[in-house]
Amino acid sequence: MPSREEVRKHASLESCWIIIRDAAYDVTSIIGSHPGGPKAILRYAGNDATKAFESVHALDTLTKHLSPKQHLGPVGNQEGISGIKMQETKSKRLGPAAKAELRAIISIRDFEVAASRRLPPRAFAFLKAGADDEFTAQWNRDSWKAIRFWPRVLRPIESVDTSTVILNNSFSAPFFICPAGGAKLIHTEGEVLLTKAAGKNSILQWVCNMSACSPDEIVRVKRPGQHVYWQIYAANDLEITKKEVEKAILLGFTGIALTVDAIRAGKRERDARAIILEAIADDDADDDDDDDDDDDSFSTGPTVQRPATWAKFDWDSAIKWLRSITDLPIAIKGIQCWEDAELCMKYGVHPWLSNHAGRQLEGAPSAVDTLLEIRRRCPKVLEACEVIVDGGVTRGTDIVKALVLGARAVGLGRGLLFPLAYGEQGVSKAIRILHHEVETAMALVGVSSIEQLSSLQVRSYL
Ligand code: HEM
Ligand SMILES: Cc1cc2nc3c(=O)[nH]c(=O)nc-3n(C[C@H](O)[C@H](O)[C@H](O)COP(=O)(O)O)c2cc1C
Repeated sequence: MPSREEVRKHASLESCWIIIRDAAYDVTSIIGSHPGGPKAILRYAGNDATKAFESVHALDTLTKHLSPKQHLGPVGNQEGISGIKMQETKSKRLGPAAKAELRAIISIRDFEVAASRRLPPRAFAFLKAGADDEFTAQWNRDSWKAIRFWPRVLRPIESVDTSTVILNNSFSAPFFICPAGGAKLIHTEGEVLLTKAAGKNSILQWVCNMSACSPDEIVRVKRPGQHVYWQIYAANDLEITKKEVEKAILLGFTGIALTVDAIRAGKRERDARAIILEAIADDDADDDDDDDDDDDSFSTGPTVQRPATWAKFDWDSAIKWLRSITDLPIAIKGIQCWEDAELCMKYGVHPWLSNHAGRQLEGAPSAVDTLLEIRRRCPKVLEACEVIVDGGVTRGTDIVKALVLGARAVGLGRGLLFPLAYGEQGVSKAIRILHHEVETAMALVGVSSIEQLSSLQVRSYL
């Protein structure tokens, strides 16, 4: 991540960097061919050109005319993980331009659009990527639209209470922050900012063991009485994961999830393409003596890699192993059919209906699909367990629909990661937006508390 001081050193025809919206760009190669003339750019060499640039150009000019290599990343002082340039850490406060952008954001989808402009292209690609053609990722979003409410009217509703209990602990809302690695691609402070925003708004954060912030750092910033839960992948060396879980419990994490839908990474082409293109751009000295038969770029792994996962678990051994470590509530994350939800019930754990944001198996069912199947085939699960869902949630109405269908809690991955491009303030605003939308939806369907949602019906077009 270049500092402003470093950018200032590149102020000549030979090496010309400029800053636009708090990010630096190497524009040396376009000076000579710039349609507005070289002087227009050179006047701002080494400096902030935001105002002059934006008065003439659309923001996508930069993506269209500069290679990923020329996007130098947000101006700051630290290098990010995976070689990707990061958000500035020093300034806790947003600059005036970012503040204005944040003011203009009024929905979760707005945050995605803003993040696509604000983040380095490779970081955005990592977050956004789904498996293969990304139709499962898209289906996750679309399937919420295939559910319609049957609202009740003329019910006196003076205020709406969105608070609920998720795995024994109370929260202000039924939605939560999903476990997700890669928060440091968005902001150098990463997950701790999610913890702060979750604490401030009294919602649940489910932290992952792939998080770039340690559990100690998370616990350090959490508020008194704030509950955070811990998610694991079981590593090939189970002892290591066991120690991790024990440590998390000692630190005060009060719920556990085991993710089971990712024994290997899905084929995330958007992410792989960004990695490959960056490597090609960096590889100026390619002498082309590689044997094309050896080119296996199609199997490029994701930007954030994780160690190999223990793939030998079956239901008995997995639950026995977990129960040998803890009595805390356990969720099994990545349940994708009613039969496995029924097994969760049998084993006394909670089914977390998720297809990992459509990043694993293309063609996997959405949480809505699985929830509907559970209602048809094994509705007892909804009484015996707390059913958790996630995938494609961007609206308060999605959350309320999930609850009417019988879910207890609804997770958001990208929906609360993209706002991190605006730091803790961004995440807090996203949570407030969702809160407002949930409250509005509840009033409009005719309920004033979460418990009353179970008395409602919805119509499914799936
Ligand atoms: C340092 C800030 C910059 C200033 C002040 C500036 C100014 C200008 C001006 C005055 C024009 C002519 C507009 C017209 O004919 O109506 C222009 C055109 C253009 N500039 Fe820049 N420019 C800047 C940076 C850049 C950068 C960094 C790029 C590419 C990455 C770029 C790409 C273009 C292109 C493609 C056009 C043609 C018109 C268009 O497609 O927008 N400019 N610029
Ligand atoms: C960038 C990213 C990283 C993720 N990392 C993890 C992870 O480490 N562990 C996990 O169980 N799920 C992970 N997930 C999946 C989320 O927990 C969640 O299931 C999913 O994001 C929900 O879908 P949504 O992003 O459409 O809201 C990740 C998702 C994304 C987008």
